[in-house]
Amino acid sequence: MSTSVPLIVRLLSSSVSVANRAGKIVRDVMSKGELGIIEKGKDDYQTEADRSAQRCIIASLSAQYPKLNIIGEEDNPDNEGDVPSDWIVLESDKDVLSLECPVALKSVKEEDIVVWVDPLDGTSEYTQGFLEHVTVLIGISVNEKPVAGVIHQPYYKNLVGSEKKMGRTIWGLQEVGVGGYTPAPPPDSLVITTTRSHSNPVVEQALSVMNASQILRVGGAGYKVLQLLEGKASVYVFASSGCKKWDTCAPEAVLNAAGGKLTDILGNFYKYGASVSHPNKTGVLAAVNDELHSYALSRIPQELKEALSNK
Ligand SMILES: Nc1ncnc2c1ncn2[C@@H]1O[C@H](COP(=O)(O)O)[C@@H](O)[C@H]1OP(=O)(O)O
Ligand SMILES: [Mg+2]
Ligand SMILES: [Mg+2]
Ligand SMILES: [Mg+2]
Repeated sequence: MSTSVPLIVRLLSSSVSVANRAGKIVRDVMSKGELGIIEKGKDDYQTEADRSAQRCIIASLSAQYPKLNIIGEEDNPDNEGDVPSDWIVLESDKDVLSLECPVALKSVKEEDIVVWVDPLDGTSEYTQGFLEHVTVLIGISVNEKPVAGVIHQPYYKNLVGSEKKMGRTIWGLQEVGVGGYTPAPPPDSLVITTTRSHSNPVVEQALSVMNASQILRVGGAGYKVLQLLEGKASVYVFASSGCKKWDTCAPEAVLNAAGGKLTDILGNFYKYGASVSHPNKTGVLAAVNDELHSYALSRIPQELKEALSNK
């Protein structure tokens, strides 16, 4: 690997490769059938796939970039110890490696970067068999802003020639763009995507004021942003706490690179520095463009915004 390639581009290309490996781990745990489910809290689960995929990602990135600050969802995976050697991925995606680095990111150093890792987004859906909703998320932030990210979908069915290939990896880089999927414009009418496993009365109130023609209820922050990118939904609304920085960093970076916008329900951006608190207390509001984002924001009643910000 050439070291003349700027760090951000190298790190993004490494993240694409390691996300592919983590996705294979996610599939392998499911095929074996021993999910090893642990209940971390109410409606909050962890499986062997979450633990193993995180170990693979963190071991692989820290082996190559030792000064990175990497924050993963699963603290203290209970099976610490040596990471199997075939989980350490040192390759990097050649296409991403050849991207032109934006001028503003050319001199970024490892110490300036915080990487947010959600080894398996959509754990509830994974345990319930909604496998298409599952993603692996690696978000790269600089100066508290998400600048690059990877959304890997392990159960996406690809046809390469006549051969079926599992999984796809979508990446985004600030000012450069996105890759790994076929972009599509938003639907003609307002289609909202939201949670299927973490709803409550406030979440429902925020949906009811949107005047949507259709509401899609799916798992995972990564999958919902994929629905925006692929023109299956116009806006992602989640008026509740529950998502954390690792849920939104990669999706926000990819969405930004595609011209979209992700904020909280009040319209404020989240920050992704190393010392921020992890919960996204004031929810998620995302859209493929500014116009749809402004529309959705304008529909949220003031009392709902206040109720969320005072929690
Ligand atoms: N109440 C909650 N408890 C734990 N995780 C949550 C909660 N709400 C949201 N999340 C995380 O945010 C993601 C998006 O939320 P939702 O699927 O409900 O729209 C979930 O897949 C889950 O990520 P993860 O599966 O990585 O723990
Ligand atoms: Mg979780
Ligand atoms: Mg998640
Ligand atoms: Mg997770």
